[in-house]
Amino acid sequence: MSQRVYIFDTTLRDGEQSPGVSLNVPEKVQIAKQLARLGVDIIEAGFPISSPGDFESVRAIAREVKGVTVAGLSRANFLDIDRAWEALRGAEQARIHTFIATSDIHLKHKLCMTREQVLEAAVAAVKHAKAYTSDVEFSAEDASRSDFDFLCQVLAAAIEAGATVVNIPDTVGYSIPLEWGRLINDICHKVPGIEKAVVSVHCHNDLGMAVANSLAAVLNGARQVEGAINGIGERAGNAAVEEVIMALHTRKDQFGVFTRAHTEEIYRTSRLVSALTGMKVQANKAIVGDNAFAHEAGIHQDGMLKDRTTYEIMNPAMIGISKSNLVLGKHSGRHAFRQRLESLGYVLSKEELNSAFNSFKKLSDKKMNITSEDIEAIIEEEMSRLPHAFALDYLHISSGTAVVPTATVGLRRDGQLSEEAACGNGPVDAICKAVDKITGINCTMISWGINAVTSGKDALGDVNLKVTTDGCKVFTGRGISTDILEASAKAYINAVNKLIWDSMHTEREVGSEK
Ligand SMILES: CC(=O)SCCNC(=O)CCNC(=O)[C@H](O)C(C)(C)COP(=O)(O)OP(=O)(O)OC[C@H]1O[C@@H](n2cnc3c(N)ncnc32)[C@H](O)[C@@H]1OP(=O)(O)O
Ligand SMILES: CC(C)C(=O)C(=O)O
Repeated sequence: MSQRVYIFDTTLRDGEQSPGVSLNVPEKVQIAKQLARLGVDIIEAGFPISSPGDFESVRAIAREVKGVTVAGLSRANFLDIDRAWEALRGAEQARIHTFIATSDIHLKHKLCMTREQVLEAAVAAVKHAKAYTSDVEFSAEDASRSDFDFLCQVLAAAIEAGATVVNIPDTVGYSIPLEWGRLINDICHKVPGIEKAVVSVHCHNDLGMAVANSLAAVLNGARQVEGAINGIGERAGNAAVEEVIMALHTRKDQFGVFTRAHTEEIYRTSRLVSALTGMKVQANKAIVGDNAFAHEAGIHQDGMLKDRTTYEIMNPAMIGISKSNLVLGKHSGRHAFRQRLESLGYVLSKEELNSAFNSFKKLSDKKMNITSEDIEAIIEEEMSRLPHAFALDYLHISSGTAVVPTATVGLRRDGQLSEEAACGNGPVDAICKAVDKITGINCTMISWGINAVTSGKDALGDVNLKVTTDGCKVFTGRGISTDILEASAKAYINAVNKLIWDSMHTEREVGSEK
């Protein structure tokens, strides 16, 4: 038996049957092109007789999308099949997919047909389709609730009539994996002529088992799996194509089969389908959900930082997701917190880390998502508590059109007040020079900018600046005040405190290496 599993994507047909979803022709073509990039084998582009729009979509995809089989659905009647072929004829490889239900429930209540009539219609439909293309798929709708012997009889007759793929749908998502696997196994062994056709499954998700059933089918001989991206489709949807692909790929030790899918295109495809259908992907959805590669628990984050494989069975890059995401929140621990600090340029001692971590935990009880800005605010608060930090006590400025700008500054450090005065090119320059005299550190200001935090006459000025002493290490400072000179002084002192703090830590690190 071949080890290749064909992926039949029905996002544009069964997927579009999701209540509330309607895709236009360009949108369908866009998705089909992306599905081709993903490397699915068959794109079911639509149900051509169902509407002029669906007909046009199938026709456009058949003409424009290459390197993939394009399928169109038809009921088991000639009109549907003729219309399907009309839409499909421009395709590089075209498949007519014809179906009729085989369960007594459907025969009695929906089709109002006898078993003999269904058998006859199935054979006639396959033969009619076969006159157009060698690639004909026959589906026995509601197979899971059909009488087994009758199901086998119809499948055998369809193969005899020329069907190259026989699809076994669990139309209403009724089956469970063990039972479904057995059914597929029985079909593979008992249907006369089955070796001439590819056995396919099409599972719905009413009991949340569409993917599990599809995989059980593969273990039992199915070599085509039908599904939709993000698992969209009728009611609770279809088997999620991305989950099937990744399960077969990740557990090839168990399945021993392969697909030709380019897994790195999965995420992009999922996003596109979600955006164009308007169907959001739930955060905890396997493979493509926002949380599929996100970790918030401290123990997990610690494991991830030590080795990704502790808590990830797939590499996100394999799915087209750039990297795993360590989310800082109330369940996070010190390892992840320290890593975020380091990525922001802060190296803390054990005591400082503990103190900052406590502040972080308090904040995370109140705030769901802790951003890098929150972390910086925590660290700045920590630094302001440092014994050697400078704090502005007072500021006096003399400035105008006819005077040399002069600043007198008072800074407190460990409770001690130091005062200095200096002249400068402007009032901000004078403030910086006065501060430098007190700290004994000569900084060069690289940039200075101001934003209004609020509007009106009493707007708060938010000054952001950058300083350096050696041209290599740059320290940012921020100060807020209604007086922009006071905001500038606070920002400058903030940057200088960071510089001092950094040099203390560098010394300590060098010391600890000795
Ligand atoms: C399990 C699945 O997902 S199957 C695909 C389901 N998808 C869709 O139905 C979406 C597109 N459908 C449509 O646009 C419309 O239903 C159409 C255009 C196909 C048909 O519309 P209408 O002609 O108005 O018929 P309507 O949908 O109301 O009823 C379906 C008819 O098809 C018959 N029918 C259903 N399945 C089949 C079949 N596989 N083969 C032959 N006839 C069938 C029904 O018995 C019914 O026949 P009746 O009119 O003699 O009672
Ligand atoms: C047409 C068939 C394959 C179908 O969609 C189903 O049975 O769910």
